[in-house]
Amino acid sequence: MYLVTAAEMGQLDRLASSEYLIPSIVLMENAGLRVVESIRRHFQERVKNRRILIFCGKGNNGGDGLVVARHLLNQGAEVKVFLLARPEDMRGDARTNLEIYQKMGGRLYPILGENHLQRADIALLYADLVVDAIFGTGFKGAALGLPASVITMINKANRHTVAVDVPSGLEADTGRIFGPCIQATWTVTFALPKLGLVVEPGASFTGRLEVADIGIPRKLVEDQGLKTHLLTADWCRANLPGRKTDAHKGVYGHVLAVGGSPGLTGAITLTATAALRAGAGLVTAAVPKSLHEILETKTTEVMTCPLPETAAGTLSREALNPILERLDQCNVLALGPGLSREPATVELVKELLPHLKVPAVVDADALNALATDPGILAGNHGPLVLTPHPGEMARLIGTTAARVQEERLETARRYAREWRVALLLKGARTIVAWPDGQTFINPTGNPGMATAGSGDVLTGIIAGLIAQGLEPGTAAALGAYLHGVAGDLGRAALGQHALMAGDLLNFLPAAFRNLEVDAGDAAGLGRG
Ligand SMILES: NC(=O)C1=CN([C@@H]2O[C@H](COP(=O)(O)OP(=O)(O)OC[C@H]3O[C@@H](n4cnc5c(N)ncnc54)[C@H](O)[C@@H]3O)[C@@H](O)[C@H]2O)[C@@H](O)CC1
Ligand SMILES: [K+]
Repeated sequence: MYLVTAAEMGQLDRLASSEYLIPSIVLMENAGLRVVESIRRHFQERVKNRRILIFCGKGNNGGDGLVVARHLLNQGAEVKVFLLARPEDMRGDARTNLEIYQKMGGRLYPILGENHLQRADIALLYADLVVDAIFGTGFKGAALGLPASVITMINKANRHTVAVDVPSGLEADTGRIFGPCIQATWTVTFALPKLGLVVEPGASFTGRLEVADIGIPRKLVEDQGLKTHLLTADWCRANLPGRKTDAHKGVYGHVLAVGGSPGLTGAITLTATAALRAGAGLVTAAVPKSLHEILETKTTEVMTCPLPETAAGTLSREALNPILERLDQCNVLALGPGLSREPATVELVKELLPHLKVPAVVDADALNALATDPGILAGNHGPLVLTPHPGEMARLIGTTAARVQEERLETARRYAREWRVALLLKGARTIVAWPDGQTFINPTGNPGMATAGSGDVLTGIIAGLIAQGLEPGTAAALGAYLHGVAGDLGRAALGQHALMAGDLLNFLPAAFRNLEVDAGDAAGLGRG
């Protein structure tokens, strides 16, 4: 599903009117009606006599609020509109909708000074629902003064609150919040979700997100060349690698997982096992030779391979040729989990990356090795997925993790384009950017997954998906989604405190199961 900025949405609204001749007041009417329908669902269709307070700003978001007010009034709700503007300052469609509401005898209370707040504050005590139509996509910066007081007062009242299009106080483009912001129970956003609603911190203020069709022509949307997407179950289902009835393990690829060092054998074990769970036909874990025996006892289905090591027991430069030879029988490399930052091992990574003929997932200490000489990617290289967390991303581009977090989308997008890689930036709402500029935001996952080894599992899932023939960028996006679903199922069963990376492996089957079209059923088995 496409995600849009405020400017992109504004453009769609304008073109719907200018090119497709849909009057803007019709779009506003549709928007208001969709919110009314959502409110009716909230009250199990019984809105009569419900006390509903509608806070309207002076822009078009306020206009939507006035459409909501009119219809709810017609349906017998006890409606009060609090207007954060003088009626004569309203313009265009919002002004028209204000006048209609006034002609219908609707109750209207302008809030023009702090002395007008008390009436609203008392009404809030008895409200069944608050409708937030103060600011929409036209909002920038921080709410100050009277709007700030109103937003704070509404949040303090702690009533069920539906935000119209965007919670007021939130920047639709970035999800950033610089002042008070409505804490919505749910948000009804119009046409397409705005970026700021799905990335943090905005997502936490948005509550449950409903996307409402207001009649923007689908062709108009398709013609815009939008490049940012929200990952959905439908997209993931469509991209899940297929499995044939007559398949054998050779069909589903062979992952070589390279990593491990003393004290870090768990990382590579998690990666290798996750690759199998993700459906790879064969997985070989290649580790420093003194760890080989330990790995043999830790794993069952995973094959193992001992490699030359340094005095510190990490992979040495002599491992280069054995790795390349092994890769002749494999179709993807997972590189980095538990690798260590031993200088000779760093050199190994730097020599290996330009020599690869198969796709690779580059993670953890392999990313740190890359950060010592980012120019390695300047020449020709095979398809790569890089999976940094914000700290690793910062090292790759020579900045701080805080700066990366401030501009997550742009950072990921720029790096992917510049170095021609699929870049997966971890963190709440993982971002996957493709070299062609297409960018995906993952809505699954939870803070319980911030635990040792969680990233190693993700690397394995992505490698396992590439092994089955997916494009690296597609595998990264699908992998992020599945990893998050496994985490969400794990949290539901175990709670987010106790969740460990090993648990993710156990919930991956259910995560995949959610996406699978039942093969038996599709073949018509068991049907009369
Ligand atoms: N054709 C359209 O354009 C449609 C627009 N719709 C609604 O219109 C909204 C966008 O309307 P507008 O562009 O009029 O803008 P908004 O209604 O979002 O409000 C912006 C108003 O707040 C002011 N403002 C911005 N930042 C502020 C700040 N930090 N502190 C105080 N005031 C600030 C602006 O000057 C402007 O007056 C959408 O979110 C949606 O709800 C819908 O009715 C659908 C159709
Ligand atoms: K709003």
